[in-house]
Amino acid sequence: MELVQHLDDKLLFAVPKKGRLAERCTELLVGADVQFRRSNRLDIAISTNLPVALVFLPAADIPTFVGEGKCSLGITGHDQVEESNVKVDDLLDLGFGKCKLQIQVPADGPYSDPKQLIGKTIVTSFIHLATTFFTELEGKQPGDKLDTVIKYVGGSVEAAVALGVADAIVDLVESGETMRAAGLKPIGTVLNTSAHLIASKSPSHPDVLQILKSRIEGVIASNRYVLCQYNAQRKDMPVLLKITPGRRAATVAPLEDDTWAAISTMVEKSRIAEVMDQLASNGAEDILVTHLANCRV
Ligand SMILES: Nc1ncnc2c1ncn2[C@@H]1O[C@H](COP(=O)(O)OP(=O)(O)OP(=O)(O)O)[C@@H](O)[C@H]1O
Ligand SMILES: O=P(O)(O)OC[C@H]1O[C@H](OP(=O)(O)OP(=O)(O)O)[C@H](O)[C@@H]1O
Repeated sequence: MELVQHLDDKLLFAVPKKGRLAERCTELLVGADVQFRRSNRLDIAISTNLPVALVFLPAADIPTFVGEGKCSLGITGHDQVEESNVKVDDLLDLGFGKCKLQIQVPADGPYSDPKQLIGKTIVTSFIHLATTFFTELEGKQPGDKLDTVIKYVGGSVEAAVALGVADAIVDLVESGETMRAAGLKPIGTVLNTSAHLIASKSPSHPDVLQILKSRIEGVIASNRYVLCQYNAQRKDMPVLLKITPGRRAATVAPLEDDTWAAISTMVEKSRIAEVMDQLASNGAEDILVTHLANCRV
């Protein structure tokens, strides 16, 4: 097939084809200037500016494709990587798709501790992680027969308790809305997860992989930091530079009035309001904050 022949000289990069991570992945690829056009119904898109082919796959299958070396790079949930139990290089935590894999029981039921579920029936899409969790809880060795029954369902896991199929479920929780709507509450956390960039242990194009990794790292860092600039009297600088030390060091430039200086520094976006308050109350003036489109740090 012509398409497959064209893939030999390209790095295959697996990204979620739908679901919670798909849109953020597309934004990340755009930010990293991986240009591509995805034809309707086709799950492979050839990049028009890099030797890369994007392969759109279910998030749950991506660790297997990367682990077996069929794709050199992939983006999926850390939960999927752990569930697949494959050997891949974990390159970057991408900081989105954050949620928890939790043990959930009826909110008005008798259970308040995961230990009370030993010997009961658990329904989940995460068979491996749930089995590992209950193996430890039962004080058994990997591979031992468990007293707890762990059953697989592929989706709508929350319904299992209401349908009388399960005493508890192990499923993902972000806002908790789905859990509460199903009349459930959490009594334990199996795993904290977010989207990760993963790589095959034997990637086909290591040079292209490095380019993509550092571009994606740049996009992630530019989402995490802002550039904060302000003017200050030199006498106030010792205190102000403690508030904004920068990632390596702040840039300090002289002004015409040599009792003043212009300071420029990177600050974590999540802290910027608090940092601005502190700067203003310690003598900084003309404080400007600029969002970063991209960076290499
Ligand atoms: N509520 C959530 N909040 C944040 N991240 C989530 C949430 N649910 C799932 N994820 C992350 O997204 C990954 C893919 O889950 P998702 O349910 O979107 O996949 P899917 O089953 O392929 O899609 P769909 O649900 O459309 O069939 C999960 O493994 C997890 O890492
Ligand atoms: O805590 P919340 O913010 O409510 O999110 C949790 C829900 O999100 C995921 O499902 P999703 O909606 O992606 O659909 P799914 O049932 O197909 O997995 C997950 O499986 C939960 O059901």
